[in-house]
Amino acid sequence: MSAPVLEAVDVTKHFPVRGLLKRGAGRVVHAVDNVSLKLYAGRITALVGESGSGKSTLARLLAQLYPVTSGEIRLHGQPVRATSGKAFRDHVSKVQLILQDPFASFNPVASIASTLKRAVSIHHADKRGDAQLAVIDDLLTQTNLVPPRQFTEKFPHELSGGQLQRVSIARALAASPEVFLADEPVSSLDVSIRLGILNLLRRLTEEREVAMLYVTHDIASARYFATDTAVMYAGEIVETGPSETVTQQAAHPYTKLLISSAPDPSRVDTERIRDIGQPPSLITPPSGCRFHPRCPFALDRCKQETPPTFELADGHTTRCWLYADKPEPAASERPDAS
Ligand SMILES: Nc1ncnc2c1ncn2[C@@H]1O[C@H](COP(=O)(O)OP(=O)(O)OP(=O)(O)O)[C@@H](O)[C@H]1O
Repeated sequence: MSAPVLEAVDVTKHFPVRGLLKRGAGRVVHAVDNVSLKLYAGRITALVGESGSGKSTLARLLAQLYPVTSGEIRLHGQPVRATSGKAFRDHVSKVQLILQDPFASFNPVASIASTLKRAVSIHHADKRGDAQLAVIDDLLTQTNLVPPRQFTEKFPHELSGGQLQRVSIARALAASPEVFLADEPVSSLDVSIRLGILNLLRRLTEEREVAMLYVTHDIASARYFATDTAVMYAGEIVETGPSETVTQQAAHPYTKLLISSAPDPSRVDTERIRDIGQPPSLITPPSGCRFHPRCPFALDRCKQETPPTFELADGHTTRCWLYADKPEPAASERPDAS
C-alpha cells in the first residue's frame, strides 16, 4: 500500500469540563485518547462506534477544526498545525468535511448558485463570469444534479435532504480535495436515498483517488461501503482491519456487540453478544480496558491493564486481552469464583 495521505498519530483530545460547580474544575472529557488512523488515496475507511465514542471529534481533529491535546495530525507525512489563518485555509483546500445535516451547513437565504460561487471563487480564483458558471454546472453534474440550471436558482429549503447533501458534496468538490471527511453523511436522510449518496461518494473516491473517512454508527453500511473499518469505543480505537474481516470475523467483543445490535441479513452468522450496560463516562473512563464493565468475557486483567494492540492477520488488529498469547481465565470461570 502507498503512503497515507492523512493520518492521526497517537492523537489525544481532552475537552475541559465547564460548569458552575467547583468540582468540575480541572476535569476533562477524554473524547479521543491515543488514537492512530491512516487514510489512503482511493480507499474508504469507516470509523464506526456508538454515539459519544469520539468519532466526530477525531474527524474534526483531522479537519484541523480543533488543536490536538497531544499527538500529531500528518498530511503526506508532514505534521500539520493549521487551526487558523492561511495554514487552515490551505488545509481546507486539501481536506474537506461533509457533515450529517446538509440543511444546517447552508445559508438559508443564499441560492445554490451563490453558495457554490463562493466556493468556486475561493478554489478557482482565476475563473470569472461564464467560466465560473461552467465550473458550477460541472460540479452539479458530477453529483448527478442534472440539468444543473434546474438547481442553481433554488434555495436550500426548496431541495430535498438528498439533493442538498449532493450540493454539499459539489461544494466540497470545488476544492478538488485529496481527502473527504464524511461525518455521518447519510444518517439524517431517508433510508431510500442513502444508497445513492453512498454510491456517489464511492464513485468520487475511486475516480479522483481521494482518501475518504466515513464516520458512521452503522457497522452494516461499513461492510458494504468501506475498504477498511476502524471501531471506536469510549475515545479509543479497539479494532481495525479490512471491512470484510472486521464485520465477518469480528474479534473485539464490542465489535461483536455492534454487529449483534445491527443485524445484516447477508452476514455470515457470528456470535451474538448481549448488551449488559451503557457507554461509560468519558470524564472518569474505566481503568484497564474501557469496555470491561460491559464485556461478558472480561478477565481480571481487563479491569486493571490497558490492552495493547494485538496483530491478528492480514492487517486485522484488536485491543483485547482475549487475544494475548496466554490469557487468564475469565473471572467467572476461575475455580475460586463464588
Ligand atoms: N466541544 C466539546 N466540548 C466538550 N465536550 C465535547 C465537545 N465535543 C465533543 N465532546 C464530548 O466528547 C465526547 C465524544 O463526542 P463525539 O461527538 O466526538 O462522539 P461521536 O462518536 O461523534 O458521537 P455522535 O455520533 O453522537 O456525534 C462526548 O462525550 C462529547 O460530549
